[in-house]
Amino acid sequence: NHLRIAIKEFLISTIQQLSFVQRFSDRFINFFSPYVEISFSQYEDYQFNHAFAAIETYLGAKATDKAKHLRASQVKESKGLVLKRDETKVRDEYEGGTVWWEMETDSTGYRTFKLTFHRRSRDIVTDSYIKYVFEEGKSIQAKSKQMKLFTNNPSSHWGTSKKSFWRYIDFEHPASFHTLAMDPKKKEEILNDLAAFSNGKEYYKKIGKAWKRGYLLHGPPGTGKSTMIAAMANHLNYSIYDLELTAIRNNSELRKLLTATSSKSIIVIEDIDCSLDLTGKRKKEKNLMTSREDGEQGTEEDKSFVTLSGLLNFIDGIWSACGQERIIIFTTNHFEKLDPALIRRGRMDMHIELSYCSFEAFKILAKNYLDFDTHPLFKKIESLLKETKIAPADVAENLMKKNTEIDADGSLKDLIQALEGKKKIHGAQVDEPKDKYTKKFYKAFCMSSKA
Ligand SMILES: Nc1ncnc2c1ncn2[C@@H]1O[C@H](COP(=O)(O)OP(=O)(O)OP(=O)(O)O)[C@@H](O)[C@H]1O
Ligand SMILES: [Mg+2]
Repeated sequence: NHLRIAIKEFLISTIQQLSFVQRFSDRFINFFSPYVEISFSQYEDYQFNHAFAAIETYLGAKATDKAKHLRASQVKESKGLVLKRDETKVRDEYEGGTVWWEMETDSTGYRTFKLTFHRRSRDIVTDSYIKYVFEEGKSIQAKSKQMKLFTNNPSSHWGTSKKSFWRYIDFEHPASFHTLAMDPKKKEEILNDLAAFSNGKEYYKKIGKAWKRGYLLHGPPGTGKSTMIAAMANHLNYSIYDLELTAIRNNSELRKLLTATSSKSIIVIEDIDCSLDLTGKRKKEKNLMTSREDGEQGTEEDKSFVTLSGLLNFIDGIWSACGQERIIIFTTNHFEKLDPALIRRGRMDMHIELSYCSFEAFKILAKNYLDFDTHPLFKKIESLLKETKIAPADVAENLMKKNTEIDADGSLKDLIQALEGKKKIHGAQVDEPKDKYTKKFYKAFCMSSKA
């Protein structure tokens, strides 16, 4: 027995020594290895790492003519085929030095780029090569114009199986200012405002203000608020962050989400009146829903929610620290119910009212849907529109073709009938606001059919 124990101990100590030698030699080799390695992972503290995306674009686009393995894809159906190099190891040269990029995928599917280079190139790589790669990647991204639509994950999911703050799909929406039905003068004003903002880098620097702009879109359902946001994103080529306030629990989570947005983006909070009540606290029933989403009982602390002042403080202050070029848009169906603090000028730079369909707006819709500049029935429609409140969405529905053939006369007659019906029943009828969850469902449906 003693012998057996002695042998066992001897074996264990030998194994320990061997592994020590192994570890030591690894360190020894690493210490003397002339190569340096830097990793860039896809997610960093649950935030999408924009550096990763820039590197991916840069490497994907680099010298496809020399690569032997190519991957073909068509990101947008409207665009041509894109060829990318499909190699996990890429060699690159910069100012006489050579570097190697390698992509690794871990068991959960998350990827990391490893950059290896010789010690003597260290200064060149860290001082200028990496910056060069980021900038190249970003400029290629800007040219390829792939916009994204981000939605926040519920905060209770953050960190579980590497879920990040935001998930995204490619944003492809046909809306444009050209097809948006509204008063042409107002449209012009908005376009000028956007142009002044997006070219205003020097100006904002000069006056010492954060480079951001806030718009409050208000009006009844179906008047084009969401459509206008899509049109703005298309016009400026910005990505959209659709912030769902009911999925977050407090101001610090809000801050995390907002600081994780990238520049050149539009941050949207839809139906601000549904997310925050007049005192700035979240509506009770909504709060119960969120705190129980993860099966837990909401604690008292959870009930501190997102407050109006948290939201406004962020817009006012912290913003300046986290970067550049952001637009924030609030939408509401009930302008009159909003807290005056929220809508004070300076907080929201511009209030845009989208209202019921005017004749001017109708003409734009008629042009879009029927390709008509004028028609004998326009006179009658003009007078009916003056007496009836109808949302552009309802007008559009009547003008949409019902068969494969466009039947312009039939569509216009349908519209007249709808207008007369509204007039007869309610005089000037006002649509009931749609329920928020129906809206969200509709949105999710549109997104999934597009994705
Ligand atoms: N001003 C408009 N110009 C062109 N199309 C419009 C306009 N307003 C509404 N539409 C059409 O109606 C549909 C619904 O409009 P949209 O979702 O933009 O309304 P909304 O103002 O955001 O409504 P809600 O308050 O319910 O969110 C759009 O898909 C679009 O086709
Ligand atoms: Mg909307």
